Amino acid sequence: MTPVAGIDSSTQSCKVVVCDAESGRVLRTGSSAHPAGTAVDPERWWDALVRAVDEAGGLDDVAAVSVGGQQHGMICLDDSGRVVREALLWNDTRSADAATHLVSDLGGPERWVDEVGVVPVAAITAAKLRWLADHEPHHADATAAVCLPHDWLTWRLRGSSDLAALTTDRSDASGTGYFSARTTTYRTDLLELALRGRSPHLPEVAEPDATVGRTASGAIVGPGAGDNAAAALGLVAEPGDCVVSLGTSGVVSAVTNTAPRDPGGLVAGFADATGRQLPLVCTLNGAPVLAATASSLGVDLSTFSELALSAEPGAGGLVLVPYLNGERSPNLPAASGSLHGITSDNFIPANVARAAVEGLLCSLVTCMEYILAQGTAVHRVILIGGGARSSAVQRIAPSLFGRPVTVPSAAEYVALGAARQAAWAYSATLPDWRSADRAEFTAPATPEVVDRYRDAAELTLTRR
Ligand SMILES: Nc1ncnc2c1ncn2[C@@H]1O[C@H](COP(=O)(O)OP(=O)(O)O)[C@@H](O)[C@H]1O
Ligand SMILES: O=C(CO)[C@@H](O)[C@H](O)COP(=O)(O)O
Repeated sequence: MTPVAGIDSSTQSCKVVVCDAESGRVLRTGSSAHPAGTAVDPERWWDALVRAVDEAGGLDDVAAVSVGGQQHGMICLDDSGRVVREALLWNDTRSADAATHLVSDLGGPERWVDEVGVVPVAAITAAKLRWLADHEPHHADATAAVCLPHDWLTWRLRGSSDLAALTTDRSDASGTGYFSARTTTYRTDLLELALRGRSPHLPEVAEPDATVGRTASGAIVGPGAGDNAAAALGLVAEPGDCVVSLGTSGVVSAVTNTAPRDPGGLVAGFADATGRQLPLVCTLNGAPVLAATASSLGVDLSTFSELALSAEPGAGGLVLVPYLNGERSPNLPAASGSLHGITSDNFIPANVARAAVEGLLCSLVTCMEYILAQGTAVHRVILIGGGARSSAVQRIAPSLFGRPVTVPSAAEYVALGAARQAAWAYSATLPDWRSADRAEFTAPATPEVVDRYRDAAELTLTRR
């Protein structure tokens, strides 16, 4: 048996799995929390990685390791390899105006879709760089290289401090706004447009099964991937599968052979981690919507789930629009959430809990509809991420998606996908880690609940 490791450096924590390279059987795991906030010193991510790796029994015996990471985060390095400022995360919305200006500087959304398949919003790295150029020009001047969270952690795992040795992969590069998933090329002209003429060094884009270096103990280091592409790899997702992730973000994505084209900017034309495409719609409000509602009701997550399941579909008429942190899909960075349809009869904890679950899922149903509108076939919905552990989410989801929903056995699919990539780099063959260990949920469709949500979402306050 040959152990390989996968690391998921996500928004809230770092998770590590050590697996058997041949079967994918999980041998050991570890995790460690990340600091809260949308601007974080990457050293804290490294600290969490070290703690999580220790908890998972270390990497001394593994043959290979890869890192999956939260996408888009802007890490600026000076010419000696030091971090110039805290990283700005995907969910930091200070770059919202910068995104609007950047889109119009190239000639509008159509141009961005034609050039890179992505229309920058606050989340996209290029918009963060434009913000940096306009608000912290001294930091922009000091930036000799720009990379993403998984690039930086991969570089650190290899013990490197040489900017020329930075690597990334096609999936994460495609979330920057200066890389085309269609042509697999950087667009340094767009990087310069974002940074008002500055052109820092960019990581080399490694092949999906490449060895980009070695750890101190000699393990192969794979190229890594963006977290959503790593999850698709861990799930062995194929065309026809629609992956819905309830992490800090809500994400709907699908593996396809053709790139999407959405001038509306909601469906991002990202790449997967095997050479295909990964059209993706991402919200700013995922599983934390459930935790926030549970906390406002003064209950834990398990009681919250029971409460939600004790209410009727439609929550007695309550509709929760979950834009608690502003929203990215639709692009309303200054929006706030709302609770509609309150009467003196229906305003009870069970209905509020149900409305939160339904509102969160309906926002992702509308995201899936944008993917479907690209001509992408969806045969089954696969639910993953921390929020997929909620029994209320599992049981209510099929009625809103209007399809059976598969919930794979509780596993860290981003870390598993990274481990599968590591096994690929080690053995030169992508192992088939398909698992039958999953639960299927069905329920009668309730399209009227989704319709009512759509009406309520139209009434959102878009300014705080
Ligand atoms: N049983 C549950 N019910 C509802 N939410 C849950 C449950 N278990 C975990 N979560 C939520 O999942 C989130 C963490 O999920 P995770 O996929 O690890 O996020 P991320 O990848 O963004 O770090 C937290 O917001 C947590 O509250
Ligand atoms: O911004 C995106 C995708 O475009 C997010 O999916 C981030 O990649 C964060 O993921 P989680 O930590 O919520 O899983």
